[in-house]
Amino acid sequence: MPVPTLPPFPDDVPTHPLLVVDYSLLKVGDKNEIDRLWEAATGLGFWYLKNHGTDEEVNAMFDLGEETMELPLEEKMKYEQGDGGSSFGYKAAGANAVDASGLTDTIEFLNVAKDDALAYPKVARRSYPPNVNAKMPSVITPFVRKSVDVNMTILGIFNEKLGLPEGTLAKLHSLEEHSGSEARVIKNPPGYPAERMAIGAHTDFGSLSFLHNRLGGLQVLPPGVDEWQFVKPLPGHAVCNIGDALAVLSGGVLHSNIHRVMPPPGAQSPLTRWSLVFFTRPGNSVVLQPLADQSGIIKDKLSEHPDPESLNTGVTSLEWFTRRIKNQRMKNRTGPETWLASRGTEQGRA
Ligand SMILES: O=C(O)CCC(=O)C(=O)O
Ligand SMILES: [Fe+2]
Repeated sequence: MPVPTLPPFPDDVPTHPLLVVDYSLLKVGDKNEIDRLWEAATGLGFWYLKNHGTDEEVNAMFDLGEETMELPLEEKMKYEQGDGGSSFGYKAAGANAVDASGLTDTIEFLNVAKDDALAYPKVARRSYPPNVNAKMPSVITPFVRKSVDVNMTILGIFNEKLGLPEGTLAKLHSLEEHSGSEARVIKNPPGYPAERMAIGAHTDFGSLSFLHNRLGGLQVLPPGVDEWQFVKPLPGHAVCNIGDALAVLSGGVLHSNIHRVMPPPGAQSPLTRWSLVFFTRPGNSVVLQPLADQSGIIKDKLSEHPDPESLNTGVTSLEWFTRRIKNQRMKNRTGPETWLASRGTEQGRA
């Protein structure tokens, strides 16, 4: 489907520039490009990725997202993620809190487990609406495979830069083990005030996020900065970022930065905002703690950490996600303490 021309992203709002990393150069081992990726990943933890080769798969996923969100709410609710802390399935608008006061989110989304996408036609984790199942082999699985390739390539580079034994991060993100890895398509309808959060401030739960959006709305709060800044969408560029799991495993060498989603700014505000993410997360059994005994770089970083014990989470990847997801749910909310119980590595900044 041809992409219609969108109203421009405004030039009078605070924005944060990201480094642009060329995936085609990473693939051939270009040293400068690898260094640029490393600079971004150990700095803000966000970067643009160009030449990732997934445009077709991304467009097909957006079409499937539209088709799915047009289903009656009653039908979508049959596939709801539930209140137990599982991520897979549908989430209705307003089901999550966006802050400690219990203000609700404005987005609906569908999460498809990478385990289901790769096992299809077998059901690995749960079932999805019939139109989603029908497009699993032609749309979802190809998107998941390409996204996995991109993220595993990046993890391989981090493995080397962190001085870890070969294949360490690949093993912790093995496709063989069930994990929280998933594809998410998100719809944020227009009509809310510009200051109403669509998604509350958070760090991503997993290791790497591969994000595609067309309209503005994503904002970051960089370290040492007090003002939220937009990440301007660039055509053909994905936005990649580090999540908590990788920040913890790397002893803080890699940075998981807080971000949130607001309504699209300026002339883009009357439009529905769609975004699409593939989240790579460690295998369910992986214990989230720094890999200090396998890397001098991680060990050295930990020795500078003001509170290294805080990175020994004492929980598995599955337990980390379950806690974070469950405590965002409005149905589980008892008060501000529930929001606090949903927090990751934000360190009180959100
Ligand atoms: O929609 C976006 O641009 C970002 C979404 C996001 O941060 C998330 O789903 O974790
Ligand atoms: Fe996020």
